[in-house]
Amino acid sequence: MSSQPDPRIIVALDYSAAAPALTLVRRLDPTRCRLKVGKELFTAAGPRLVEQLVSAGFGVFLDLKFHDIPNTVGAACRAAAGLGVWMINVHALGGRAMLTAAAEALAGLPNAPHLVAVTVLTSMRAADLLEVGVSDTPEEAVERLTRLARDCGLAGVVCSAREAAALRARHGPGFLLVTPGIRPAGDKAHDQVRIATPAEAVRAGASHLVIGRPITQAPDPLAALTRIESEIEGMLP
Ligand SMILES: O=C(O)c1cc(=O)[nH]c(=O)n1[C@@H]1O[C@H](COP(=O)(O)O)[C@@H](O)[C@H]1O
Repeated sequence: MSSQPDPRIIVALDYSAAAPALTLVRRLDPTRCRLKVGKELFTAAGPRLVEQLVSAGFGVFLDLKFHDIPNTVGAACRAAAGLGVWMINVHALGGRAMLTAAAEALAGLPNAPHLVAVTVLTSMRAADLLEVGVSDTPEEAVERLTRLARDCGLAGVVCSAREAAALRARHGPGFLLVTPGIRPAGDKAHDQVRIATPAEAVRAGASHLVIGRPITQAPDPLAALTRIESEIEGMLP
């Protein structure tokens, strides 16, 4: 296991069809990055594309953010595991019974994917939480949901890099902290709110960096990936 490369960068393939996603993937190397397939590409291209990426040797994060009744989420997690992916996610706000059902659905499966819980979306600020009835700050909500997810046996959480340092200190080295909302200095934030640079995220203890538009919408995606790699080179254990 330890001799396997563990790329920390996860490229979010947020494309509307398989063809443009595969055009980028053909230029990527599984030892360099993992790939994330989310709701848009999965809905457009389906499970066969996911299997194709897995067969090409990539670690695939299937980001479908399940959030439903426990029985439905458990079954969906099992179906996702059947695609051979490296990581899947559910919403921590689904609560204890749902998180436990997700973890139990994967327990004992050979090569089960890592199961992580989305805490507070990186596109949300305190005012957005308040509007949906959460009076905690994003930091407090992330911490509380992380404790719940960990208690239910999940391998880690999706959070912003801004919460990562506190979570790393509290939850120790093996816990997965997957951080989207990554923006190299000077890049557009788009719809992301709680953002950080690649170096800030690694310094804060993120285990994996999810990066989409700064790579996929760059004039030269490979050059953008290389710049990000150089920014964090030497910072990783
Ligand atoms: O679960 C995720 O991956 C996720 C959680 C979150 O809180 N924020 C977030 O941006 N994401 C995903 O991470 C990716 C970020 O993309 P960019 O903003 O283009 O870098 C998107 O595919 C989002 O769906």
